[in-house]
Amino acid sequence: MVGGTYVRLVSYILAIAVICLDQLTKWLVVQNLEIGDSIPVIENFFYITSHRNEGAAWGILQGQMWFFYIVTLVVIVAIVYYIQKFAAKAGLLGAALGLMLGGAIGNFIDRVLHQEVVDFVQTFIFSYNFPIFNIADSSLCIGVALLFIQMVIDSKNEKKEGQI
Ligand SMILES: CCC[C@@H]1OC(=O)[C@@H](C)C[C@H](C)CCCCC(=O)CCC[C@@H](CC)/C=C/C=C(\COC)CC[C@@H](O)[C@@H](O)C[C@H](O)CNC1=O
Repeated sequence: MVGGTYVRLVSYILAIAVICLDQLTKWLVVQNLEIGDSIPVIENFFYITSHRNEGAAWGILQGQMWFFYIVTLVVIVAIVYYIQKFAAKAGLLGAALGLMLGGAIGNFIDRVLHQEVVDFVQTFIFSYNFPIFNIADSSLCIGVALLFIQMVIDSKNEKKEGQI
């Protein structure tokens, strides 16, 4: 029981850290850059560009805030349920859920307060202009990736146990 509580705490602390970092970086961008301003960090690869998105990834569903509120609340409830129920299982799960929770709440705050999300990380991956994103998006994607890795590890372990 103690172990589970500790892992749960790590998930929530991680989520809070992501939310603080996400909101701080967005605040700094809004305070110091006009929309469209771009600061090259690594020429032709990484820029800090002030951008707003009223949609989801790749700007889909522009302005559909109610849809985003509902989906985000479902995502948040599902993540908290999984943290409460499964985070006792150590490994990557606690970190994955914490990162996803922080990312979801980070963008949710923007949508509720401003009906748009502040984006500023602009990268050109192999000269493809990847959509401009933010810390919350990165945290969500890293969380999804860690969740996937944990699932692959679990399935391999189950196969091994099955063979013994
Ligand atoms: C990361 C999910 C997007 C994030 O979802 C959220 O908030 C969640 C909690 C709530 C949404 C309403 C529902 C999920 C929609 C799923 C989705 O969209 C498919 C995603 C696939 C994913 C593969 C894993 C691609 C990733 C892309 C990007 C992230 O690159 C690092 C580009 C981000 C830029 O387009 C940027 O303008 C987006 C803006 O910041 C608003 N962000 C959101 O809507």
